[in-house]
Amino acid sequence: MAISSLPCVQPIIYLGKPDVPTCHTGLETCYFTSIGDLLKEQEVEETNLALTTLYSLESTISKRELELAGKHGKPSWTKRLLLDENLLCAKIRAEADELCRPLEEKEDSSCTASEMANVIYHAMVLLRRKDVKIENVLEVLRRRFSQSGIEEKQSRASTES
Ligand SMILES: N=c1c2ncn([C@@H]3O[C@H](COP(=O)(O)OP(=O)(O)OP(=O)(O)O)[C@@H](O)[C@H]3O)c2ncn1[C@@H]1O[C@H](COP(=O)(O)O)[C@@H](O)[C@H]1O
Repeated sequence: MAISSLPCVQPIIYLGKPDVPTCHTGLETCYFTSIGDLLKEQEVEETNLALTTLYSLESTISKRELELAGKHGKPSWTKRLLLDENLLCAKIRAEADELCRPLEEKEDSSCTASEMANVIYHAMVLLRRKDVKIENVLEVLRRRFSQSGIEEKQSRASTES
């Protein structure tokens, strides 16, 4: 059974165990942390890592755009994409297709993470070209948390007719 699906008894991990009862709570010690708290901390760390990754990539892409103004810079794929919107759109479509292919052709998923990384990176270059921040995208996703896609589509259909 996964730890998160255990009933409400919270396991305790002792950070240090005293020789005698010491605590005002009546417990042996209150110097502990619950597994629940540890799992929450891990989730927060993973969220922070995901956001840092996206913001860091966004910052690199912006830096490459600034470098375009300079005459001699290092060769850069990002700069090529920023300068050529046909190439950029073609790459986004091609990468999305490559992401779908293993599913359609029942291949293994060993490349799926890397294909998704290609889609995200190329789409983020498009965001830069359109002057849209990744935070705007995340905000849209957060707003959608409270509504099912089916409900949203139905509400659009009724306002469109
Ligand atoms: N995340 C990426 C990233 N993902 C993919 N790519 C490049 O995108 C290009 C196209 O990827 P493909 O896998 O489709 O390569 P391909 O050879 O065209 O593949 P096929 O057409 O043969 O399938 C390749 O040159 C990849 O290296 C990326 N290029 C850059 N970044 C990030 O952008 C930063 C700056 O990169 P530069 O602008 O190149 O300095 C890097 O440090 C990375 O953080």
